[in-house]
Amino acid sequence: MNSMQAVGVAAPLKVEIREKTFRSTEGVGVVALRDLSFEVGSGEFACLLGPSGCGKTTTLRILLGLDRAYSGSIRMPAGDSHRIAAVFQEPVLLPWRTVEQNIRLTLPPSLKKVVLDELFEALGLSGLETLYPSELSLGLARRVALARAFATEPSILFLDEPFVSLDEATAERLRSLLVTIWSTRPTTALMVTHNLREALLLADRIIVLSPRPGKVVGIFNVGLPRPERDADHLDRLVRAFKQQFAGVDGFA
Ligand SMILES: Nc1ncnc2c1ncn2[C@@H]1O[C@H](COP(=O)(O)OP(=O)(O)OP(=O)(O)O)[C@@H](O)[C@H]1O
Repeated sequence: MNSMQAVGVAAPLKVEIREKTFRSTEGVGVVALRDLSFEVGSGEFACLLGPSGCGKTTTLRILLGLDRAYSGSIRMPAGDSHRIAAVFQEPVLLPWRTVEQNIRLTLPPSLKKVVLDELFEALGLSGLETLYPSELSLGLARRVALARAFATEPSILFLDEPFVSLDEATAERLRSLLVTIWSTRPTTALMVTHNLREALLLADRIIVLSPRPGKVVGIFNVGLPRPERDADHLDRLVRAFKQQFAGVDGFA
């Protein structure tokens, strides 16, 4: 039994998953999540951090309504738009549409005529609007996927490791573009990652999960304005994080 409902503008995203079990064809059960419960405040950027296989993607799939076979309840923040946007590891662009067409296709009727110049500019996509996905590097395709998500002005944005498989310099550039774009268009955001420095750079709060079955083992409040999160401060935050989670499986 599960339920999903939208609530008022300032309400947080509220997740209470009692259990999510996968069953093999032979009927063997794998409990992916048990008693997973957390909130993401309105306008907050939170990261779900946990070891490989702890159920991060499963949680996002449940939140996106792609998996309804769980017990528990989810309350979505309604926001102004009631819209949910997602950015996945794979940018998932239509190959026969240009960059701009890929972005415009997902816009709701009220935004169909919106001028996207500022968004393109902020994400370094100006001049690339007429290119096709096959002409883009993976890093550029990821920028298009980010642009598409922000263009819809969502009330909540889910991101599933959007910077994996990029070289570190490109990933750094994209993280900083995400900070810039999110700062000008703040929206409630939940990002899945297993990269601690990435979480410390981007998030207001890090929700730390145990190994499978995933449940919350603690919350880390980053508590430092994003512009101050340079390499030295990040080193300090990493130490503080490791101190808080010393002894927790997967975070030694
Ligand atoms: N369709 C499925 N059938 C059976 N087991 C599954 C299925 N999908 C996921 N699992 C199992 O559920 C657990 C959680 O998987 P999930 O992909 O959510 O983890 P994750 O934290 O996102 O991992 P990673 O960081 O490696 O991407 C894993 O043990 C995985 O093997």
